Amino acid sequence: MLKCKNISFQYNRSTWLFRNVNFALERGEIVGMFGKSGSGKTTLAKIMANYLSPAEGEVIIDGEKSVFPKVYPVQLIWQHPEQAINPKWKLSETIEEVEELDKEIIDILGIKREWFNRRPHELSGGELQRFCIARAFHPDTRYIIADEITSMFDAITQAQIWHALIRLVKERNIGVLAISHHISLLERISDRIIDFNQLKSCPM
Ligand SMILES: Nc1ncnc2c1ncn2[C@@H]1O[C@H](COP(=O)(O)OP(=O)(O)OP(=O)(O)O)[C@@H](O)[C@H]1O
Repeated sequence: MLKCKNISFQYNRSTWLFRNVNFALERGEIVGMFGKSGSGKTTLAKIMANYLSPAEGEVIIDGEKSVFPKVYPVQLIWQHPEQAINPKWKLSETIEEVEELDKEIIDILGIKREWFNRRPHELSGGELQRFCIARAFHPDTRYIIADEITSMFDAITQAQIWHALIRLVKERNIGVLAISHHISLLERISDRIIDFNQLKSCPM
């Protein structure tokens, strides 16, 4: 279980963005999260994936608080794939970062072999996002946070990407936190849905 225990955060010392957030995500479940713009969902996602440290509280991953020496078990997939990938590298180099990326992931995500020889600006947003999703599936990944990952795509691409992702996470027993403003999308993909604003004022 991925557990946020009494997490509080502030970007400046005078104001709390949120206080005492308690939240738990089981392996194998998909939890949808929505909430007011600017309320701190992305910030919480960054704390859960170890990009930011909380001012108070802790993130406990399957009972462990320790530093993970290799790949962090919580992987964050960002809203804008072009910002998450080195623009100078060919996709083959980007994907080399992931050891043992198997053929199954490439095939399920519909990644074409010829895309590997291109640089990020030579792919569409949807094609690039497939690489970012593939990259999140390291063998050590236990949880994935998907922060508005398909918001800029047409309905068909959005459905294709989520269909592939759900199949992979269920097969690999990975827990997913899907953050989105599109409640209808969350209803289609999630096992349960939570309102971030209620989380902020509702200790577990
Ligand atoms: N590095 C930063 N320094 C200062 N303030 C920041 C920083 N990053 C984000 N913020 C502010 O913190 C607040 C929460 O931002 P965050 O991106 O976590 O919200 P969100 O709920 O994900 O919003 P949205 O739904 O619009 O994506 C916003 O008011 C934002 O301007």
